[in-house]
Amino acid sequence: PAGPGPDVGNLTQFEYLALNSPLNIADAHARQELTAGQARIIDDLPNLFLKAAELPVEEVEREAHRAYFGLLGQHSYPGDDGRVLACYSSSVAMEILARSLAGAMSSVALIHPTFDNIPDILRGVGLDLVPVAEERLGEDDLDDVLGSVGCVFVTTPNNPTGRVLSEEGLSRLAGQCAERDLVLALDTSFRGFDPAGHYDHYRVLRDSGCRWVVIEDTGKLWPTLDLKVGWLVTAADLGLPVAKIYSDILLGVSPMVLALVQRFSEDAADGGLADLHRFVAENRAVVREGLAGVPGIHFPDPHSRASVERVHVGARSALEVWSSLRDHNVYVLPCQKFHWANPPEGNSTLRIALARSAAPLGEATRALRSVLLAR
Ligand SMILES: N=C(N)NC[C@@H](O)CC(=O)C(=O)O
Repeated sequence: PAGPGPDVGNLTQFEYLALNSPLNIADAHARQELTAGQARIIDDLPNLFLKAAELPVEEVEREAHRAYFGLLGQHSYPGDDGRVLACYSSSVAMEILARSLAGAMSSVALIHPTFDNIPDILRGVGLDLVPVAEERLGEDDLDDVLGSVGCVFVTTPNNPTGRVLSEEGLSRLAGQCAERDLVLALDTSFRGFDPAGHYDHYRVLRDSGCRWVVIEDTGKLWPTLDLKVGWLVTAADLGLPVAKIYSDILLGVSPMVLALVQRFSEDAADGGLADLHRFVAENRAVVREGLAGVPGIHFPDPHSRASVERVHVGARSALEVWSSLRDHNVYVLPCQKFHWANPPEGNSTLRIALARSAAPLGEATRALRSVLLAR
């Protein structure tokens, strides 16, 4: 095909096209094989189901978020007073947050670039968006931006760049939001992959005095066939109808899924997370070494620890590379639509998923190398 048809309107639609290929390195969902420890949990699912069925839901829920937030260093999260709402996915949490914001403000400052379902969900409830380059957040005074919005929304670690908002950066940004009574919202879906994101964000947010919301996502870490939880966590004084809108959308998620998240979190705390970090680092090396020496390409995010890797393809068109790869039944993600305020910025980059088993990732990387050398 000359290129993707008009029906590819967003990144997720590119990911739909990849879903049935064994060489799908497009979406950031975890599709690698289970580790031995994880396989033992899956073997134990019948008991997990029975335990989840007999315990009070609030107990299953508390055990799950204690294990997950504890694993990732978030010891000051508000686990004891009902401010941790479990959703079917982080995007459901995002939609609930967006509806809550739309009733209280008309515009949001949003990190740029980032995954396009975030601006799409925010625009979908009628909010106007002001892009803020990721490197400015936590660094600049942002006076040119903060005066015209009611909320600042940050994906950290960011997608697709892997950039992490540091503890000092978060503290500075939260202080700026507190001064102006702005809501600070964080999407921390990639947090699990980067120890730089394991400082206690909730202590920093609490101490800043700002109004805050955090969306946590268990979905990208482990190959659980998208059995996952998106947690929507809010400040005590947020002043938005998040709980009410949550109740419009759902009563709660399956205790079975919560019990699974608890067990995978415990396995991760018992060495599994360190193994996962090594696994992703090895896969990142496979991609970088596999493309070494190809003229004109480079890797824009040398410090990223996220389970994705951006490749800049030089003067080539990422969309044309995507189309050539599709002829090999290999699917990557062209980056234009991450640049939601200026898509041409992403014309020459594509994103590769690293949460894949070695064989398909190696085969897809070799196909990418041959396509790049032919252009
Ligand atoms: N609700 C949506 N659109 N889900 C897709 C999202 O999970 C994929 C993603 O975040 C990534 O590939 O980086």
